[in-house]
Amino acid sequence: MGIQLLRGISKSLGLEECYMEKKMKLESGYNILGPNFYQSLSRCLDDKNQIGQFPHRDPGLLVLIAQNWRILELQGSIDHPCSSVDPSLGGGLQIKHQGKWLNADFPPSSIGVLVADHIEILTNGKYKSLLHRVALNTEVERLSLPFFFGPSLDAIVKPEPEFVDDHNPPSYRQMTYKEYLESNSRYHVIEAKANLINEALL
Ligand SMILES: O=C(O)CCC(=O)C(=O)O
Ligand SMILES: [Fe+2]
Repeated sequence: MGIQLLRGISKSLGLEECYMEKKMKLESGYNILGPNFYQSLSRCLDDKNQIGQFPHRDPGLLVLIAQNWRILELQGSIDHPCSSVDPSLGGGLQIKHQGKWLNADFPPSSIGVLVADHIEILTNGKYKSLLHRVALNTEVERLSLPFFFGPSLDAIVKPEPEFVDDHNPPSYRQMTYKEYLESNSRYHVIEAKANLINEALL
C-alpha cells in the first residue's frame, strides 16, 4: 500500500511512477511497527499522563495507521465494534491544519496515512511532514498500530535536483536514513516499543 501511494505521489509531482521507490531503495526499505495503547481520561490516575502524544512529526516516508477503540463499561472493559464511536467525544489522532487541531476521524476498518519527514526532505518541502498529536478520550480506550514506512537505512536522503533551483535552495542537509534515525530522539521511542513487541512475540 505504501509503495502504491508513493507511486501516486511521484506522479502528482510530474515524476516517473517509480521515482521515489528507486531513490529510497525500497527493495530494502526499513519499516517499523510501533503500537500505542491510550487509556481513557477517566482511567487516568496520573496527572502527568493526560495527553496521548505531544505534537510531533515522524521519520520515514509515510506512516500508515490502523486503530481500534474500546468503550468501557462500568463493570469492566468490553470490546466494542467501534464504528459508532461518537467523534464529538474527541480524542484520538489529531492533525494540525491551517493553524487548528482537527480530529483525524477514520474508522477502524480503514488505514490513516500521514506524510512523514523524508518525503518533505526529498521534495525540498513541497510535500510537508504532517504535525500531529494524540488526545485521550474521556470514556474510550484506544489502540493504534502505526507502520513507519521508510527508505533503506543506507539511502542518502536529500532534496533532489528536480526540487532545487535558484529560487528554491536546498532546505535540508543530506544524510543516510540510518544517520537520521540515530540522531532522532523520537525514533528511539518507536524502536523501544517495537523491541518490546518483538520480545513478547518470541
Ligand atoms: O496513535 C496514533 O494515531 C498516532 C501515533 C503516532 O503518532 C506515533 O506513534 O507516532
Ligand atoms: Fe506520530
